[in-house]
Amino acid sequence: MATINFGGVLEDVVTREEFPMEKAREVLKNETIAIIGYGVQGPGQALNLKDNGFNVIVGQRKNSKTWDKAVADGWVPGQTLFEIEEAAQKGTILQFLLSDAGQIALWPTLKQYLTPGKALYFSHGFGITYKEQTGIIPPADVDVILVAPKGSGTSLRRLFLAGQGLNSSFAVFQDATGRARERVIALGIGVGSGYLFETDFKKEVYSDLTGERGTLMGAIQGIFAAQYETLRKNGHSPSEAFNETVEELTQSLMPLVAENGMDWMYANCSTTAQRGALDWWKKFKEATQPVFEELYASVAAGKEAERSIASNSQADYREKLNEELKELRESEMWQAGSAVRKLRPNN
Ligand SMILES: NC(=O)c1ccc[n+]([C@@H]2O[C@H](COP(=O)([O-])OP(=O)(O)OC[C@H]3O[C@@H](n4cnc5c(N)ncnc54)[C@H](O)[C@@H]3O)[C@@H](O)[C@H]2O)c1
Ligand SMILES: CC(C)(O)[C@@H](O)C(=O)O
Ligand SMILES: [Mg+2]
Ligand SMILES: [Mg+2]
Repeated sequence: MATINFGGVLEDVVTREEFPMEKAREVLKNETIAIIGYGVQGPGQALNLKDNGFNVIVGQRKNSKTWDKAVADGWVPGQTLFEIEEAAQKGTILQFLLSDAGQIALWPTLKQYLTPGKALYFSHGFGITYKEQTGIIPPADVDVILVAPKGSGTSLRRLFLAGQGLNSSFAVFQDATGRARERVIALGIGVGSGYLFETDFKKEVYSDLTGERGTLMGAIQGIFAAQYETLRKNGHSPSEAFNETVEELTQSLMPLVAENGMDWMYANCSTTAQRGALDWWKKFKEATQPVFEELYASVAAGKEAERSIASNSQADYREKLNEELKELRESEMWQAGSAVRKLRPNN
Protein backbone atom coordinates (compact mmCIF):
# COMPACT_ATOMS: atom_id res chain seq x y z
CA MET A 1 0.00 0.00 0.00
CA ALA A 2 1.23 3.49 -0.79
CA THR A 3 0.32 6.19 1.76
CA ILE A 4 -0.87 9.30 -0.03
CA ASN A 5 -1.77 12.69 1.44
CA PHE A 6 -5.26 13.61 0.17
CA GLY A 7 -5.72 17.25 1.16
CA GLY A 8 -4.14 16.71 4.58
CA VAL A 9 -5.67 13.27 5.24
CA LEU A 10 -3.38 10.26 4.85
CA GLU A 11 -4.88 7.29 3.00
CA ASP A 12 -3.47 3.96 1.86
CA VAL A 13 -4.00 3.19 -1.80
CA VAL A 14 -2.95 0.39 -4.15
CA THR A 15 -1.21 1.42 -7.36
CA ARG A 16 -0.25 -0.63 -10.39
CA GLU A 17 3.41 -0.01 -9.56
CA GLU A 18 3.23 -1.86 -6.25
CA PHE A 19 0.72 -4.48 -7.46
CA PRO A 20 1.70 -5.05 -11.08
CA MET A 21 -0.32 -7.02 -13.60
CA GLU A 22 2.09 -9.99 -13.41
CA LYS A 23 1.40 -10.26 -9.69
CA ALA A 24 -2.37 -10.09 -10.31
CA ARG A 25 -2.07 -12.85 -12.92
CA GLU A 26 -0.05 -14.97 -10.48
CA VAL A 27 -2.68 -14.52 -7.71
CA LEU A 28 -5.53 -15.51 -10.05
CA LYS A 29 -3.73 -18.10 -12.18
CA ASN A 30 -5.94 -20.99 -11.01
CA GLU A 31 -9.22 -19.05 -11.06
CA THR A 32 -12.02 -19.01 -13.59
CA ILE A 33 -13.66 -15.59 -13.47
CA ALA A 34 -17.33 -15.82 -14.45
CA ILE A 35 -18.93 -12.52 -15.45
CA ILE A 36 -22.64 -12.82 -14.70
CA GLY A 37 -24.45 -10.03 -16.56
CA TYR A 38 -23.38 -8.19 -19.68
CA GLY A 39 -24.96 -4.74 -19.39
CA VAL A 40 -22.53 -1.83 -18.96
CA GLN A 41 -19.97 -2.96 -16.36
CA GLY A 42 -20.03 -6.56 -17.58
CA PRO A 43 -18.49 -5.90 -21.02
CA GLY A 44 -15.95 -3.37 -19.71
CA GLN A 45 -14.67 -5.61 -16.92
CA ALA A 46 -14.85 -8.87 -18.90
CA LEU A 47 -12.97 -7.55 -21.93
CA ASN A 48 -10.32 -5.76 -19.85
CA LEU A 49 -9.71 -8.92 -17.76
CA LYS A 50 -9.50 -11.06 -20.90
CA ASP A 51 -7.10 -8.65 -22.62
CA ASN A 52 -4.98 -8.56 -19.45
CA GLY A 53 -4.54 -12.34 -19.70
CA PHE A 54 -7.02 -13.69 -17.13
CA ASN A 55 -9.21 -16.75 -17.55
CA VAL A 56 -12.67 -15.24 -18.13
CA ILE A 57 -16.05 -16.64 -19.11
CA VAL A 58 -19.38 -14.85 -19.51
CA GLY A 59 -22.79 -16.03 -18.27
CA GLN A 60 -25.89 -14.75 -20.09
CA ARG A 61 -29.39 -15.85 -21.03
CA LYS A 62 -29.44 -17.36 -24.53
CA ASN A 63 -31.78 -15.64 -27.00
CA SER A 64 -31.25 -12.25 -25.38
CA LYS A 65 -29.84 -9.03 -26.84
CA THR A 66 -26.97 -9.18 -24.36
CA TRP A 67 -26.06 -12.73 -25.50
CA ASP A 68 -25.81 -11.39 -29.06
CA LYS A 69 -23.74 -8.46 -27.82
CA ALA A 70 -21.37 -10.85 -26.05
CA VAL A 71 -20.99 -12.90 -29.27
CA ALA A 72 -20.33 -9.70 -31.23
CA ASP A 73 -17.63 -8.83 -28.65
CA GLY A 74 -15.82 -12.11 -29.36
CA TRP A 75 -17.13 -14.43 -26.61
CA VAL A 76 -17.61 -17.93 -28.04
CA PRO A 77 -20.71 -19.97 -27.14
CA GLY A 78 -19.72 -23.22 -25.42
CA GLN A 79 -16.15 -22.02 -24.87
CA THR A 80 -16.22 -18.66 -23.14
CA LEU A 81 -19.96 -17.85 -23.24
CA PHE A 82 -22.52 -19.95 -21.36
CA GLU A 83 -25.99 -19.88 -19.86
CA ILE A 84 -25.86 -18.18 -16.44
CA GLU A 85 -26.14 -21.45 -14.48
CA GLU A 86 -23.34 -23.13 -16.41
CA ALA A 87 -21.02 -20.13 -16.06
CA ALA A 88 -21.81 -19.93 -12.33
CA GLN A 89 -21.00 -23.60 -11.95
CA LYS A 90 -17.69 -23.30 -13.85
CA GLY A 91 -16.56 -20.04 -12.21
CA THR A 92 -14.45 -19.90 -9.03
CA ILE A 93 -14.98 -16.14 -8.85
CA LEU A 94 -18.53 -15.03 -9.68
CA GLN A 95 -18.71 -11.38 -10.70
CA PHE A 96 -22.34 -10.45 -10.06
CA LEU A 97 -22.87 -7.70 -12.64
CA LEU A 98 -26.57 -7.82 -13.32
CA SER A 99 -28.44 -4.62 -12.54
CA ASP A 100 -28.93 -4.19 -8.78
CA ALA A 101 -32.63 -5.07 -9.14
CA GLY A 102 -31.81 -7.98 -11.46
CA GLN A 103 -29.46 -9.42 -8.81
CA ILE A 104 -32.40 -9.89 -6.44
CA ALA A 105 -34.28 -12.04 -8.96
CA LEU A 106 -31.23 -14.16 -9.80
CA TRP A 107 -29.93 -14.57 -6.24
CA PRO A 108 -31.82 -17.80 -5.34
CA THR A 109 -30.30 -19.41 -8.46
CA LEU A 110 -26.81 -17.99 -8.11
CA LYS A 111 -26.34 -18.88 -4.46
CA GLN A 112 -26.65 -22.59 -5.29
CA TYR A 113 -23.35 -22.33 -7.18
CA LEU A 114 -21.48 -20.62 -4.32
CA THR A 115 -19.63 -23.68 -3.11
CA PRO A 116 -16.97 -23.34 -0.37
CA GLY A 117 -13.87 -21.38 -1.32
CA LYS A 118 -15.44 -19.51 -4.25
CA ALA A 119 -15.59 -15.72 -4.28
CA LEU A 120 -18.70 -13.61 -4.80
CA TYR A 121 -17.74 -10.27 -6.37
CA PHE A 122 -19.87 -7.13 -6.62
CA SER A 123 -19.26 -3.73 -8.20
CA HIS A 124 -21.63 -2.04 -5.79
CA GLY A 125 -22.35 -2.34 -2.07
CA PHE A 126 -26.09 -2.30 -2.81
CA GLY A 127 -27.10 -5.99 -2.53
CA ILE A 128 -25.22 -6.64 0.72
CA THR A 129 -25.91 -3.32 2.48
CA TYR A 130 -29.65 -3.31 1.80
CA LYS A 131 -29.96 -7.03 2.54
CA GLU A 132 -33.38 -6.62 4.19
CA GLN A 133 -34.65 -5.39 0.83
CA THR A 134 -32.57 -7.59 -1.48
CA GLY A 135 -32.45 -10.86 0.47
CA ILE A 136 -28.80 -11.27 -0.63
CA ILE A 137 -27.10 -13.06 2.27
CA PRO A 138 -24.09 -15.08 1.10
CA PRO A 139 -23.05 -18.36 2.72
CA ALA A 140 -20.26 -18.04 5.33
CA ASP A 141 -17.72 -20.19 3.46
CA VAL A 142 -17.20 -17.92 0.41
CA ASP A 143 -15.24 -14.69 0.04
CA VAL A 144 -17.42 -11.64 -0.52
CA ILE A 145 -15.54 -8.82 -2.22
CA LEU A 146 -16.12 -5.60 -4.16
CA VAL A 147 -14.38 -3.59 -6.85
CA ALA A 148 -16.40 -0.52 -7.83
CA PRO A 149 -14.99 1.39 -10.80
CA LYS A 150 -15.70 5.08 -10.30
CA GLY A 151 -17.22 5.64 -13.70
CA SER A 152 -19.17 4.02 -16.50
CA GLY A 153 -18.18 0.58 -17.81
CA THR A 154 -17.96 2.26 -21.21
CA SER A 155 -15.29 4.63 -19.90
CA LEU A 156 -13.52 1.74 -18.12
CA ARG A 157 -13.10 0.03 -21.49
CA ARG A 158 -12.26 3.18 -23.46
CA LEU A 159 -9.61 4.29 -20.97
CA PHE A 160 -8.12 0.77 -20.95
CA LEU A 161 -7.85 0.85 -24.74
CA ALA A 162 -6.24 4.28 -24.50
CA GLY A 163 -3.64 2.87 -22.07
CA GLN A 164 -5.14 4.72 -19.10
CA GLY A 165 -7.32 3.62 -16.18
CA LEU A 166 -10.35 4.52 -14.08
CA ASN A 167 -10.00 4.69 -10.30
CA SER A 168 -11.90 2.06 -8.32
CA SER A 169 -12.73 1.41 -4.70
CA PHE A 170 -12.36 -2.06 -3.21
CA ALA A 171 -13.71 -3.78 -0.11
CA VAL A 172 -13.75 -7.13 1.64
CA PHE A 173 -17.04 -7.99 3.35
CA GLN A 174 -16.19 -11.58 4.15
CA ASP A 175 -12.84 -13.40 4.07
CA ALA A 176 -13.55 -17.12 4.20
CA THR A 177 -10.40 -18.35 2.45
CA GLY A 178 -7.77 -16.01 3.88
CA ARG A 179 -7.20 -14.94 0.25
CA ALA A 180 -10.05 -12.43 -0.12
CA ARG A 181 -7.79 -9.39 0.03
CA GLU A 182 -5.26 -10.57 -2.56
CA ARG A 183 -8.09 -11.82 -4.76
CA VAL A 184 -9.93 -8.49 -4.70
CA ILE A 185 -6.84 -6.37 -5.31
CA ALA A 186 -5.75 -8.62 -8.18
CA LEU A 187 -9.23 -8.33 -9.71
CA GLY A 188 -9.19 -4.55 -9.25
CA ILE A 189 -5.90 -4.31 -11.12
CA GLY A 190 -7.15 -6.83 -13.72
CA VAL A 191 -10.31 -4.92 -14.60
CA GLY A 192 -8.19 -1.89 -15.47
CA SER A 193 -8.22 0.32 -12.39
CA GLY A 194 -5.81 3.26 -12.32
CA TYR A 195 -5.44 3.04 -8.55
CA LEU A 196 -7.55 1.38 -5.86
CA PHE A 197 -8.75 2.94 -2.60
CA GLU A 198 -10.24 0.94 0.23
CA THR A 199 -13.80 1.28 1.49
CA ASP A 200 -16.53 -0.93 2.93
CA PHE A 201 -19.78 -2.02 1.27
CA LYS A 202 -21.94 0.51 3.14
CA LYS A 203 -19.69 3.50 2.50
CA GLU A 204 -19.40 2.50 -1.17
CA VAL A 205 -23.14 2.38 -1.72
CA TYR A 206 -23.92 5.52 0.31
CA SER A 207 -21.30 7.60 -1.53
CA ASP A 208 -22.12 6.11 -4.95
CA LEU A 209 -25.89 6.68 -4.69
CA THR A 210 -25.27 10.22 -3.42
CA GLY A 211 -22.78 10.99 -6.20
CA GLU A 212 -24.91 9.80 -9.09
CA ARG A 213 -28.06 11.49 -7.76
CA GLY A 214 -25.97 14.56 -6.98
CA THR A 215 -23.21 16.34 -8.86
CA LEU A 216 -22.38 13.48 -11.25
CA MET A 217 -25.80 13.10 -12.86
CA GLY A 218 -28.91 14.46 -11.10
CA ALA A 219 -27.75 17.82 -9.78
CA ILE A 220 -25.80 18.67 -12.90
CA GLN A 221 -28.85 18.20 -15.14
CA GLY A 222 -30.97 20.19 -12.66
CA ILE A 223 -28.59 23.12 -12.58
CA PHE A 224 -28.19 23.08 -16.38
CA ALA A 225 -31.96 23.11 -16.84
CA ALA A 226 -32.45 25.97 -14.34
CA GLN A 227 -29.84 28.21 -15.99
CA TYR A 228 -30.96 27.36 -19.55
CA GLU A 229 -34.57 28.20 -18.71
CA THR A 230 -33.58 31.49 -17.08
CA LEU A 231 -31.61 32.53 -20.15
CA ARG A 232 -34.44 31.50 -22.50
CA LYS A 233 -37.09 33.36 -20.46
CA ASN A 234 -34.95 36.45 -20.75
CA GLY A 235 -34.90 36.36 -24.52
CA HIS A 236 -31.66 34.49 -25.28
CA SER A 237 -31.60 32.11 -28.25
CA PRO A 238 -31.30 28.31 -27.72
CA SER A 239 -27.86 28.44 -29.29
CA GLU A 240 -26.65 31.13 -26.90
CA ALA A 241 -28.29 29.52 -23.87
CA PHE A 242 -26.86 26.05 -24.63
CA ASN A 243 -23.36 27.36 -25.28
CA GLU A 244 -23.32 29.37 -22.03
CA THR A 245 -24.74 26.46 -20.03
CA VAL A 246 -23.26 23.21 -21.35
CA GLU A 247 -21.04 23.36 -24.41
CA GLU A 248 -18.45 25.71 -22.99
CA LEU A 249 -18.33 23.69 -19.79
CA THR A 250 -17.74 20.31 -21.42
CA GLN A 251 -15.53 21.47 -24.28
CA SER A 252 -13.47 24.26 -22.77
CA LEU A 253 -13.63 24.54 -19.00
CA MET A 254 -14.01 21.01 -17.55
CA PRO A 255 -10.90 19.74 -19.36
CA LEU A 256 -8.98 22.50 -17.54
CA VAL A 257 -10.52 21.44 -14.19
CA ALA A 258 -9.61 17.82 -14.92
CA GLU A 259 -6.08 18.81 -15.82
CA ASN A 260 -5.19 20.99 -12.86
CA GLY A 261 -8.09 21.83 -10.57
CA MET A 262 -10.73 24.54 -10.21
CA ASP A 263 -8.35 27.42 -9.39
CA TRP A 264 -6.43 26.60 -12.60
CA MET A 265 -9.60 26.82 -14.66
CA TYR A 266 -10.55 30.09 -12.93
CA ALA A 267 -7.02 31.41 -13.51
CA ASN A 268 -7.48 30.84 -17.24
CA CYS A 269 -10.63 32.94 -17.38
CA SER A 270 -10.94 36.72 -17.26
CA THR A 271 -10.65 38.66 -14.02
CA THR A 272 -14.30 39.62 -14.61
CA ALA A 273 -15.32 35.93 -14.72
CA GLN A 274 -13.11 35.12 -11.73
CA ARG A 275 -14.67 37.91 -9.61
CA GLY A 276 -18.18 36.69 -10.42
CA ALA A 277 -17.47 32.99 -9.92
CA LEU A 278 -15.69 33.61 -6.62
CA ASP A 279 -18.66 35.67 -5.39
CA TRP A 280 -21.40 33.33 -6.58
CA TRP A 281 -20.14 29.79 -5.86
CA LYS A 282 -20.86 30.12 -2.14
CA LYS A 283 -24.45 31.16 -2.82
CA PHE A 284 -24.93 28.05 -4.96
CA LYS A 285 -23.37 25.95 -2.22
CA GLU A 286 -25.71 27.38 0.42
CA ALA A 287 -28.75 26.95 -1.82
CA THR A 288 -27.98 23.31 -2.63
CA GLN A 289 -26.54 22.10 0.70
CA PRO A 290 -29.99 21.29 2.16
CA VAL A 291 -30.86 19.27 -0.95
CA PHE A 292 -27.65 17.24 -0.56
CA GLU A 293 -28.43 16.66 3.14
CA GLU A 294 -31.92 15.47 2.17
CA LEU A 295 -30.43 13.21 -0.48
CA TYR A 296 -27.88 11.62 1.87
CA ALA A 297 -30.56 11.01 4.50
CA SER A 298 -32.75 9.33 1.88
CA VAL A 299 -29.85 7.08 0.84
CA ALA A 300 -29.01 6.19 4.46
CA ALA A 301 -32.66 5.42 5.24
CA GLY A 302 -32.78 2.93 2.36
CA LYS A 303 -35.40 4.99 0.51
CA GLU A 304 -33.30 5.35 -2.65
CA ALA A 305 -32.72 1.59 -2.68
CA GLU A 306 -36.44 0.96 -2.21
CA ARG A 307 -37.33 3.28 -5.09
CA SER A 308 -34.70 1.77 -7.36
CA ILE A 309 -35.74 -1.82 -6.62
CA ALA A 310 -39.45 -1.02 -7.02
CA SER A 311 -39.08 0.67 -10.40
CA ASN A 312 -36.31 -1.51 -11.88
CA SER A 313 -37.99 -4.80 -10.97
CA GLN A 314 -41.02 -4.11 -13.18
CA ALA A 315 -41.28 -6.15 -16.38
CA ASP A 316 -41.54 -2.93 -18.40
CA TYR A 317 -38.77 -1.07 -16.54
CA ARG A 318 -36.63 -0.69 -19.69
CA GLU A 319 -39.50 0.84 -21.75
CA LYS A 320 -40.31 3.27 -18.94
CA LEU A 321 -36.67 4.32 -18.55
CA ASN A 322 -36.40 4.79 -22.30
CA GLU A 323 -39.48 7.04 -22.26
CA GLU A 324 -37.91 9.24 -19.59
CA LEU A 325 -34.60 9.36 -21.44
CA LYS A 326 -36.50 10.30 -24.62
CA GLU A 327 -38.16 13.17 -22.77
CA LEU A 328 -34.71 14.50 -21.78
CA ARG A 329 -33.34 13.99 -25.29
CA GLU A 330 -36.30 15.77 -26.87
CA SER A 331 -36.27 18.74 -24.51
CA GLU A 332 -35.36 21.99 -26.23
CA MET A 333 -32.06 22.23 -24.33
CA TRP A 334 -30.76 18.83 -25.47
CA GLN A 335 -32.14 19.26 -29.00
CA ALA A 336 -30.18 22.50 -29.13
CA GLY A 337 -27.24 20.45 -27.84
CA SER A 338 -27.59 17.98 -30.66
CA ALA A 339 -27.44 20.80 -33.21
CA VAL A 340 -24.45 22.35 -31.44
CA ARG A 341 -22.56 19.01 -31.40
CA LYS A 342 -23.05 18.61 -35.15
CA LEU A 343 -21.44 22.01 -35.68
CA ARG A 344 -18.24 21.05 -33.86
CA PRO A 345 -15.41 21.31 -36.42
CA ASN A 346 -14.40 17.67 -35.90
CA ASN A 347 -17.94 16.60 -36.89
N1 LIG B 1 -23.16 1.08 -15.24
C1 LIG B 1 -21.95 1.28 -14.74
O1 LIG B 1 -21.06 1.72 -15.46
C2 LIG B 1 -21.62 0.95 -13.30
C3 LIG B 1 -20.52 1.56 -12.67
C4 LIG B 1 -20.11 1.11 -11.42
C5 LIG B 1 -20.83 0.09 -10.82
N2 LIG B 1 -21.93 -0.44 -11.41
C6 LIG B 1 -22.63 -1.55 -10.77
O2 LIG B 1 -22.34 -2.71 -11.55
C7 LIG B 1 -23.45 -3.59 -11.54
C8 LIG B 1 -23.93 -3.84 -12.96
O3 LIG B 1 -24.44 -2.60 -13.44
P1 LIG B 1 -24.77 -2.32 -14.97
O4 LIG B 1 -25.07 -0.87 -15.06
O5 LIG B 1 -23.74 -2.90 -15.83
O6 LIG B 1 -26.10 -3.15 -15.08
P2 LIG B 1 -27.31 -2.99 -16.09
O7 LIG B 1 -28.36 -2.18 -15.45
O8 LIG B 1 -26.80 -2.55 -17.41
O9 LIG B 1 -27.78 -4.49 -16.16
C9 LIG B 1 -26.87 -5.54 -16.46
C10 LIG B 1 -27.59 -6.75 -16.96
O10 LIG B 1 -28.66 -7.08 -16.09
C11 LIG B 1 -29.79 -7.42 -16.85
N3 LIG B 1 -30.95 -7.04 -16.02
C12 LIG B 1 -31.32 -5.78 -15.71
N4 LIG B 1 -32.44 -5.80 -14.94
C13 LIG B 1 -32.77 -7.09 -14.79
C14 LIG B 1 -33.80 -7.74 -14.11
N5 LIG B 1 -34.74 -7.05 -13.44
N6 LIG B 1 -33.80 -9.10 -14.15
C15 LIG B 1 -32.84 -9.79 -14.82
N7 LIG B 1 -31.83 -9.22 -15.48
C16 LIG B 1 -31.80 -7.90 -15.46
C17 LIG B 1 -29.67 -6.59 -18.11
O11 LIG B 1 -30.33 -7.23 -19.17
C18 LIG B 1 -28.17 -6.58 -18.34
O12 LIG B 1 -27.77 -7.68 -19.11
C19 LIG B 1 -24.49 -2.94 -10.62
O13 LIG B 1 -24.27 -3.40 -9.31
C20 LIG B 1 -24.13 -1.45 -10.73
O14 LIG B 1 -24.58 -0.70 -9.63
C21 LIG B 1 -22.34 -0.04 -12.64
C1 LIG C 1 -21.26 5.27 -13.55
C2 LIG C 1 -21.76 5.51 -12.14
C3 LIG C 1 -22.79 6.62 -12.12
O1 LIG C 1 -20.64 5.92 -11.36
C4 LIG C 1 -22.28 4.22 -11.46
O2 LIG C 1 -22.34 4.41 -10.08
C5 LIG C 1 -23.59 3.66 -11.97
O3 LIG C 1 -24.43 3.33 -11.13
O4 LIG C 1 -23.75 3.51 -13.18
MG1 LIG D 1 -23.98 3.68 -9.11
MG1 LIG E 1 -20.61 5.19 -9.41
